[in-house]
Amino acid sequence: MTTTTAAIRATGLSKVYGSGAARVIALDGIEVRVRRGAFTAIMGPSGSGKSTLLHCLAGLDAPTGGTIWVGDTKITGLSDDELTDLRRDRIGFVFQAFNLVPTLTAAENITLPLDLAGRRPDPQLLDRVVGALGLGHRLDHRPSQLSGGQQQRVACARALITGPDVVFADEPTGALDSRTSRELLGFLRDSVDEAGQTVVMVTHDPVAAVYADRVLLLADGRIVDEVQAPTAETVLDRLKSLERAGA
Ligand SMILES: Nc1ncnc2c1ncn2[C@@H]1O[C@H](COP(=O)(O)OP(=O)(O)OP(=O)(O)O)[C@@H](O)[C@H]1O
Repeated sequence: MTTTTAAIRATGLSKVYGSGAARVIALDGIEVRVRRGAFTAIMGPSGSGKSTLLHCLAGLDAPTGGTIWVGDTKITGLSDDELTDLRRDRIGFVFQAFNLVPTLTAAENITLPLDLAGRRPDPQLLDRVVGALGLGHRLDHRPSQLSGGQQQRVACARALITGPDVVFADEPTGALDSRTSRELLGFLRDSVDEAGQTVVMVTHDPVAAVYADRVLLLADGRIVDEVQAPTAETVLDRLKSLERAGA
């Protein structure tokens, strides 16, 4: 794969739920390119299609129309088994709910994706991720013995441990207090700056979006605006004008 290939590319992307009176056009002709080694945030009013877009780009949900590439791989049209392999081998996920396995220790949760794939952890990557997240002294704890922030750090470590092409995060700080949120976002930012990780994050929070290089703004299933090198003020202004336009 060449470095000029986008990490993610989608064209003519649409997603329609339901039919008849219940028909909802969640995505309506999305064109998007996500640069490798960049941190991209997706924002927009409630119901604008943020989660649907994230789930389609990550191969978790099938679009109704359009084409998506992850690197050089066209993922639209892959079989369910091929998509499962792609998600396991090349994608990392962080959700608002931490989705840890309660019976496993933090260490076992972190290496779970590798265990499932029959792969061994890269010791250097494991050390770097665990060290950077400050989890070293918590590795033997089960999720119930960890704070919310610690649980989300374990989820984040689990997403990064496979060295994925892209980490997708859906409201990763939604359940965290502001200090813990800043730590987690700072860690995602460092993974971009220091390890060239590609991160795509849905968030409602303009302060979280500031950690991104670029913010895509969605309204009614379309990308209607974008902000480069965002500040909380510019993002808040654009969001407010979108909400006024939709009101
Ligand atoms: N499984 C589904 N069945 C029917 N409609 C759905 C489904 N999932 C999402 N929708 C609809 O698609 C549209 C986009 O939803 P989506 O969850 O992507 O928006 P969002 O921008 O992430 O919203 P929020 O910020 O409130 O989480 C909404 O109108 C929603 O009601």
